[in-house]
Amino acid sequence: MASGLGGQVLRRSFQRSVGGPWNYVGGRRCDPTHATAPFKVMAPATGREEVDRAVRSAKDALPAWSKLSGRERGQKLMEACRIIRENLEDISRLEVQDTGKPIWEARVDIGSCADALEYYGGLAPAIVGQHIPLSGGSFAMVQRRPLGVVGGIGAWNFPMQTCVWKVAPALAHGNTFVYKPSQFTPVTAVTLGEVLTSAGVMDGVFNVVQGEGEAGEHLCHHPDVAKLSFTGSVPTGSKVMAAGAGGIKAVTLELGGKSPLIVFEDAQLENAIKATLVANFLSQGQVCSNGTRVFVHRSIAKTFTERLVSATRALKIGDPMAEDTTVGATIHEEHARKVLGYLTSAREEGAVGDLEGGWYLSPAVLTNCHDDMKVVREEVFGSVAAILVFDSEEEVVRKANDTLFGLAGAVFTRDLNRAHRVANEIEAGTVWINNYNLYPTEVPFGGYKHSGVGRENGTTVVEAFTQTRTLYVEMGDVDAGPLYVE
Ligand SMILES: NC(=O)C1=CN([C@@H]2O[C@H](COP(=O)(O)OP(=O)(O)OC[C@H]3O[C@@H](n4cnc5c(N)ncnc54)[C@H](O)[C@@H]3O)[C@@H](O)[C@H]2O)C=CC1
Repeated sequence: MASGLGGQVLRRSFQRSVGGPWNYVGGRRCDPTHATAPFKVMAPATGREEVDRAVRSAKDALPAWSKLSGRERGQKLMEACRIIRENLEDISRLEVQDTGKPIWEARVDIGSCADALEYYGGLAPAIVGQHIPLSGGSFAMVQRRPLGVVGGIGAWNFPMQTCVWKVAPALAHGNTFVYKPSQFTPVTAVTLGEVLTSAGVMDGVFNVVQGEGEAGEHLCHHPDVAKLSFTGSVPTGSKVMAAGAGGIKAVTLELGGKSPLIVFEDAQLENAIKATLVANFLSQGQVCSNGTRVFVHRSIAKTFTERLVSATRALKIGDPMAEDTTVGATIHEEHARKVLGYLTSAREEGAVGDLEGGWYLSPAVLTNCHDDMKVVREEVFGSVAAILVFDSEEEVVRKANDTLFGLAGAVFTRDLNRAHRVANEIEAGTVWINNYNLYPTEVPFGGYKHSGVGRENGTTVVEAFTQTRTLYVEMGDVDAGPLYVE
């Protein structure tokens, strides 16, 4: 019987619309019920009514979805993975239109969405409970149950990846979902809806509501939403957490960073240079885990900087759809101005370096930096690498940790002992040794300190999207002690 479900899944074909509408509720694209003023990009602003409709849809779908076996849910997620791989080029192009990132990067991002669906599809049947033997033959069964309707809110830099990293594990564990993408990147979450529907995921299990902060706020405060999973800035994350506290909801936060990348004098220099490019200039520098504080040992600082600047000059900035473009466009004008503002303040504070060109900002390498500069302390979220020179291991560890953030970090050295010693001292959720910005689905990702609460990816997420229910089974008689006298 169950294998018939797989056949049904495979007979469906992937239906993707080009263009709106941009909400996705009950298994189809739909217009808002209450159109208000259009917001900045392209989708209609939606508010309380849209959130209510989507949450209702997710709530209605919950009993049937959560009653499927893990294997049945997993089959559908695997099918969604197959559809994404088959349509990788088309979906990647949508992501480029939405974000301005170069096509080669979008292909990597969308490939990682398929990986996450495959991983959690495979994991779903393995999520099982416990049997605990107790005194006198009694026993307890600990079931792992879904939380209910999950509310997800995303940022604009990795629109589909951010969404899938939340949705794949949530659905695998029997939850249903309402997702609000960033207002700047409304497109590919809806495409994911179409992928999931084509893969046989029941109508209403995954819904998308467009809108700005107000829509996100309604979602966070909705009484039928059991869990909030947020990716974005620290100030908004704090509001989401407060909303979760008000409604006694579980909360996962993936927030910003100002991560250290440490290059010791014995590092393999070419790898350190390549990693510094990856750690600073992917997605126009708009990556939460970027290693924007590049600490370089004084003895190699001059050579390292010359080679980094030369590699940076070789980057090709331009049309994100062009195959030979390595750096695309900043997300929007206001953000480009913000990044330029950091450059101005850095120069005023003594840094040397530049960046130019409208929304197409050329990556910048700043030298002569010190720890108190605004550009060194705050998250720029643009292609700006600050080189900081250090002399000793003790000094660099202290400076690396001198930040409220704790998302990531890296150590470049050939000395195995030093690599582990320093990595163990870095206060961050991920520390790479001799590489940067790798996020395999199997590995937990998330931040220390102000960079977040909880983790995404890996098996740790099982805890984040389930709750336990204990069934105690009494095999003997009730012992009421002195309360009951025969
Ligand atoms: N740790 C991680 O995994 C990642 C973190 N980020 C962080 O995201 C930030 C950039 O993204 P932005 O979109 O500018 O962040 P943001 O915080 O301005 O917005 C994020 C999302 O929250 C929504 N929102 C705004 N106000 C809200 C409210 N009161 N209640 C609920 N939702 C609300 C927005 O509409 C958007 O969808 C950076 O700080 C970056 O480091 C980005 C990607 C990954």
